[in-house]
Formats: sequence, structure tokens, C-alpha cells
Amino acid sequence: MTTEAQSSQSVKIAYLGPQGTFTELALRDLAKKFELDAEGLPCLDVPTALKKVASGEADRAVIPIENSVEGGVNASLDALARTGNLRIIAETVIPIDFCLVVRKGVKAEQVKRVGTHPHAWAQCRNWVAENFPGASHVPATSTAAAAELLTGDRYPGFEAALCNRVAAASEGLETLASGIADNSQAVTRFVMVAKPGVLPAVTGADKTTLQVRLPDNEAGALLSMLEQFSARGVNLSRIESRPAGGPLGAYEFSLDIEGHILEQRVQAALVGLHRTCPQVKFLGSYESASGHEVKVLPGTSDQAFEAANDWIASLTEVQ
Ligand SMILES: O=C(O)C(=O)C[C@]1(C(=O)O)C=C[C@@H](O)C=C1
Repeated sequence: MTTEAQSSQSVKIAYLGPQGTFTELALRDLAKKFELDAEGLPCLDVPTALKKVASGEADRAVIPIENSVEGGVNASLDALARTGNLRIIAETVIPIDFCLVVRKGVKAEQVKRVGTHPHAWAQCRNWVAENFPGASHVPATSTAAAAELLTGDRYPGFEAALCNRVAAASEGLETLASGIADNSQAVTRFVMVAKPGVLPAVTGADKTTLQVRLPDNEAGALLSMLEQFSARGVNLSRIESRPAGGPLGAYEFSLDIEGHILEQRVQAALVGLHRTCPQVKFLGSYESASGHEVKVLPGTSDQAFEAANDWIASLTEVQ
């Protein structure tokens, strides 16, 4: 058998570009971890990166999914749930801090507008308010896209950009400040996505991502969804409500649970969801970046489920 690492063919990985985004840093990190000969395909946005995988133009995509300051990256969560038939196969968590860059020669007092990705702005707005009072945000498709616009000939509508150190090192730019972060602990979680194939192996430190639609207008529907997990000792590490895309008031829940779909307690919870919820999307089981072993509560191990199934079989056996 030839693994991807041994094969001479490179793996095409679509990502939020251009070169020099935090997403590209995450891609390089994942490629190193899985020893992939990665060929990055920079995309304008996350839905485009995912579509490239769905259409077969790319083998994988790397997308930001959750930020410790701003919460879930809605554009990614929605695109992942709607693109259809894609699975998360790995994740990584990257510490985030920013540089404020300008065109060479531009002085700090000339900075009135700051271009960057909305998530980046959310992580630096207090710093900007303190150091550049009155400066406003101009949204860009990514941090590196904002930096790149500053290197062009035309005025991009802002004098400074917030980006990472890689993009800040681009020719023609000058760094006015670095190590910028309203929260010095800020991290962003990125996932690698592929078409369904072989499931990543069970490691004991796994996560499963789901998108669940609740029955409309049913009292206690959220509680009964959560009970499917609690009854099997399955812990949730993230839960977010997202509009279902139809009329006002219809919501889906995007969640990460601890455990792997090949584990019996996770399967039992999914069976319960499937019986009681109009739609359950399985978006992948994969090793968590923390590598922390999942705590399996007494009575919820695979052995406990097998023993219980054997017991039922013994009760129903024809003598
Ligand atoms: O703009 C980038 O560089 C990105 O990779 C996107 C993104 C995000 O979507 O959160 C990634 C990490 C940072 O939190 C800021 C922006």
C-alpha cells in the first residue's frame, strides 16, 4: 500500500488565500504533521475552497472554524454544512497575533482606516481604539488580502492593514507594530476537509462534528437532543445555533462532541438523534489537536455496550 506521504504525487489543498493568511500557516502545519507534499490552491473565500474539494479540483481544503475570541467562524460552519458530502479529517489550533503594516513611508498619524478580515478586526479593535483613536475598519477577504492590496499601485481605501508576520514581510510594506492582540491567549482552530473516504483511526482523543436540525416548534426539542448525548456519557466541546436558511425561527445546531463515530456510545447517540431529529449531518470524526484523552464514563465504553448487547441477545435467543 502506498500512503500519501510516500507517493510522489502532491496533494492539492484549497485554502483561504492569498498566500500569507493564517489559514495558509494552518495548512503548512497540517501538511507537516501528516507528511503531505502539499500544493496550496489559494481561494477568495471559504465556500470556494470547499467547492473545489466537492468538484474534485482539490483533494482537501483547510478552513478556519472557531476562534477563541470571536467564537465560531459562521461562514465556514454554514459552508461546510451546506456544501454537502464533505468530512473533516483533521484539525489544528494556531496562536494568533497581528502586525499593523503600512506602505513604506506612510506615518502612523496618516492611518485613518485599517483593512483586514472581520475576525482579525474583532481580535484587535480595542488595541486600534487605544493606539489609533477614531480609525475605522475596512473589511477585506483575508488578512493577507488586505496586506496585498497595500502593495498595489492603487489606493485600496485604507492606509494600514492587520495581518500576520509572514504577510507583513512582503516587499513594499513597513511594520508599525507587531504582537497585537486584545487577548494574548487568542487561538484559531482550523480543520482539514476531504470527500468521504476512509475514516481517520480511533485514537481515544477524538472529536466528531455534527449539524443537527431540531423539529420545528416543539417544546423541549433542544433538551431532548442534548439528552441523547448525556444518556451515553458523550461530552460536547462546542455548540452553536445557526439559522437553518429558511423562515425566521428555524435553527440548526452545529456541535462538536468528544468521541469517534466508530465508538459505540457515539453511535448510540447518533442513532437517537436520527430517530428524533429531522436532519443530522455527520461532518467527520478526527483526532483533536489537544490530543487529550476523552474521559469515558463508567458504563459507556465499547465493552459495556457489547456486554449489554450480548445480554439482550441471550434473553431473546430461542432455546
Ligand atoms: O484572514 C486570514 O488570514 C485567515 O486565515 C482568516 C482568519 C479567520 O477567519 O478567523 C483566521 C485566523 C484569524 O483569526 C483571522 C482571520
